[in-house]
Amino acid sequence: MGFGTKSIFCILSTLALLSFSKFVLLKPITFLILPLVIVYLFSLVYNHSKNLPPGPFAIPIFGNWLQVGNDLNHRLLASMSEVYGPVFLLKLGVRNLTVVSDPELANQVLHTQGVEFGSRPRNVVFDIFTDNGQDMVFTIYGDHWRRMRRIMTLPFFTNKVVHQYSFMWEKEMDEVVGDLKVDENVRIKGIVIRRRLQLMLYNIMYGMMFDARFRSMEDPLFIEATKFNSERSRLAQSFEYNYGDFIPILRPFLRGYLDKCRDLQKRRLAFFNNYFIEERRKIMAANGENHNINCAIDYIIDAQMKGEITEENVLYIVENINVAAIETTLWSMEWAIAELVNHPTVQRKLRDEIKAVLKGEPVTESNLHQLPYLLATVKETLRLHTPIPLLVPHMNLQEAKLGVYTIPKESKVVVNAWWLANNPKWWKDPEEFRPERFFEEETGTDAIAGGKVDFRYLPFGVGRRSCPGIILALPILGIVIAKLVSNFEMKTPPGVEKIDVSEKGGQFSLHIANHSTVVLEPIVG
Ligand code: HEM
Repeated sequence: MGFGTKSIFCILSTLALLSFSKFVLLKPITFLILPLVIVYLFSLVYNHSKNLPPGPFAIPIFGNWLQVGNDLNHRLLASMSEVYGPVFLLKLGVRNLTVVSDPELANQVLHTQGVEFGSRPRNVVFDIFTDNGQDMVFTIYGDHWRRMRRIMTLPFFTNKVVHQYSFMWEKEMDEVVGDLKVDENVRIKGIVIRRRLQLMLYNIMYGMMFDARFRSMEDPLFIEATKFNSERSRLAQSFEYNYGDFIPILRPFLRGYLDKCRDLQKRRLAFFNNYFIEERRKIMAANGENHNINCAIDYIIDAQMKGEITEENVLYIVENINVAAIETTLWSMEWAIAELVNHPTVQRKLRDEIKAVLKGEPVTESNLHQLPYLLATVKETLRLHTPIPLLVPHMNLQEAKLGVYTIPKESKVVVNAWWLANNPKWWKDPEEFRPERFFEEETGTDAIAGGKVDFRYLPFGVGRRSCPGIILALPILGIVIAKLVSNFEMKTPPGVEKIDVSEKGGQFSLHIANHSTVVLEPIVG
C-alpha cells in the first residue's frame, strides 16, 4: 500500500471513529475541531502525493507563521536549513515560501531553470510601490520585464557607460577626500562617514541619470530625496505588514499602513517627476527633433517618445534606480570601512599593493584590474556582509520541479546567498574577514578572475534576474576603498577598541546596525 492510499485509509478510519463516538455527539466543540483535522489529513496526503519539500508541520489558516514569526532573516533560515535540509517549504498563511541553501539548487533556481523561477512574488506593499508591477525590479518575468531591462541596459549597464562616467565618479570621490582632509575633527574625534558617502553616491547616480548634482549635504533637494527614499525603504523592508499579506482576512487591519505607503509613493514620485524628469523633458523639448541624449533619462524618455514604454514606466525606472543602486552600494562601503578599521593589516597590504603597482599614479577604473588584493577585499566584504542576503525573492508562475521536489505554483523562492557564502561546510573560518582566502584556499574557484560561476558566492545573484548594476557597483566600491586607504589611516575613535559590526536586516537588506564613527588620519608623503 503506497503512502497516498495509506493516508486515505487513515483519514477514513479517523472520520469513522469520530463520527461514531459519543464524544462527537456530546461535544459541539468537536464540530470546530473536526474540519481542521480533515484539512490537515488531506494536506498530508496532498503534500506526499505532490512530493513537496520538507518543512515544519503547518497548521490550517496560519501555516507555519505562528511558529516562525515575521522576521524570516538569513540567519534564522540558515538554522532551519540545518534541520530541514537544503530546500524546505514554509507555509505562511496563503503564501508558500521555498528556501534554497545549496549551491547546486541555487544553480537550478537562478540558471538552469531561470525561466521557470524568473518571476517576482507580489505583496500588498510592493503592489503599491510598483503600481502592480509597472517597474522592472519587482515585475514578473515576461515581455514587460524584458523590454524594461533592455531599455535600461544601454544608458546604465554597459562598459561604454562605465568609461564615460568613471572620470566623474573619481572627481566626486576626490571631493570626499578633500572634505575629510580639511576637517580637523575627522582626524581627532572621527566622523560618521556615511552621510558624506551618501551625498557622493547620490551625485554619482543623479549625475548619470539626470546630469544633476546636489551642492552639499544641506542642499534641500538632497535632504528631501534621502528622506523620501529612506521612508520608502523603511515601509517596504519592515516585517510588520507580513500578517496582512499572509492572511487576507486580516488585511483590513493594515489599512492605515497601506494608506501611509500610498501617500508616500504619490509624493515621492511627484518629487522625482517635478524636480528631475520634467527638467530633462523641457531641455529635450527645447532642442526639438534633434535633441541630444546627455544622460540616462534622456535615452529613456526617447524610448517613451518612440512608444516603447509609457510615461509611468519612465517614472518607475527612476524609482528603481533610487531603490536598487544607492543604498546597496552605500551599505557595502560602510561594511568595508568598518572591517578595514578593525583589520589594520588589510589596510596596510592594500596601501602596499597600490604603491607597488601604480607607483604614485592615482587609482582609476582602468587600472583597478591590476590590484588583485583590492578586488579580493571588495569581494570579501560582500561575502561576509552580503547586502541582499536572500537576493530579491524569485517566484515560479507555474508549478515547477526543483531537485526531486515539486514547488507549488506562485511560491516565493529565496536563495540564501548569505548562507551559501558563510556556511562552514564550504568555507574555511567563514566568520573571519580575510581577503587572503581568495589567494589561499579558494584559488581553484572563480575567486577573482570570473569564468565559471561559483554558486557559493552570489552577492549579485546570477542569471536572468541578476543585478545588472554589478558593472557599476564593483568599480565604484574598488575606487572608493583605494582612495580612502591611500589617503588616510582609518582608525577607531579614541577609547573605542573595535568598530561594532553587528547587523540589522529588513525583508531584503542587511546593513550595519550602528553607523560607524571613524577617525581618518591623513597619510603624509
Ligand atoms: C553592492 C551593490 C549592489 C548589490 C549587492 C546588488 C545586489 C542585487 C541583487 C542580489 C539583486 C537581485 C538578484 C536576483 O534576484 O537574483 C539585484 C537586482 C537588481 N539590481 Fe542590484 N545590487 C547592487 C547595486 C546595484 C546598482 C548600482 C544598480 C543600478 C545602477 C542595481 C540595479 C539592480 C536592478 C535594476 C536589479 C533588478 C534586476 C531584475 O530584476 O531583472 N544594483 N541587485
